[in-house]
Amino acid sequence: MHAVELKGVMKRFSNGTELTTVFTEADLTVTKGEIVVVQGGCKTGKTTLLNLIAAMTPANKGSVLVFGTNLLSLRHRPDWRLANIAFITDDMSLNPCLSPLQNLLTGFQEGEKGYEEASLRAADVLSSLGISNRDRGECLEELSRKETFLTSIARVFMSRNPLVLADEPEKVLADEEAHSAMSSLIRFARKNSITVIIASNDRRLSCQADRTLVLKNGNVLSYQNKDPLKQAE
Ligand SMILES: Nc1ncnc2c1ncn2[C@@H]1O[C@H](COP(=O)(O)OP(=O)(O)OP(=O)(O)O)[C@@H](O)[C@H]1O
Repeated sequence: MHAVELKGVMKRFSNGTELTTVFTEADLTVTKGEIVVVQGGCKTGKTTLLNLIAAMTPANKGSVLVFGTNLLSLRHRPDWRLANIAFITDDMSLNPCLSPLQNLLTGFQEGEKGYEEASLRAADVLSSLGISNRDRGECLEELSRKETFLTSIARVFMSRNPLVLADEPEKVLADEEAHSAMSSLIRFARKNSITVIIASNDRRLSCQADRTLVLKNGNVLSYQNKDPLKQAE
């Protein structure tokens, strides 16, 4: 079973007078644990592709399967998303007065069931993403934008969802910071066999992915990267 499978997908939008065809007959297979970067010029359908995979918008023709489930057969989309998909966006919406650790533990009460496990998981995820022991306890206001961004990624990884979708989340950071933060994300996902699909035109990032998808003229072109692990070093 693949993580994602698109077969003959056509996607169109109509605004009443104009018809925009984003995909004509797109095919795509993403294997479990694969890291994929989606590139393409302006309005080529990067966001639409992620939305099709997240069952946020239906295909006009063809099928979209995620972990073997045909999205057309979904009964309750929010429940399915909650169990399967995590989104990384540039909206960090964290509490700046709390530390990275506290932000990750929001909703858990010390002493209550699940707190201990969540607390160990939070510390592990933050440390894997490169947030130091000391910084984990500092108020976010005192930390850099990159550390805040990494905390928002850590919060996403707390969910243990098997598929992570990211829509150009690094845009909020300066180039070098963005590159380093996204590299941490990729390393974490690789180590934990999480499937990640990132829309991003950062070429250095695509070198670290297993595969780059290029959206062009309504099609999805796929390019295997030769040595992504080496590029990530
Ligand atoms: N809900 C919608 N209703 C109408 N048209 C839409 C809708 N969503 C996307 N489109 C159109 O589909 C095309 C692809 O948009 P999309 O946002 O997927 O591309 P993108 O590559 O992510 O864009 P960007 O370059 O802004 O990152 C655009 O022409 C857009 O206007």
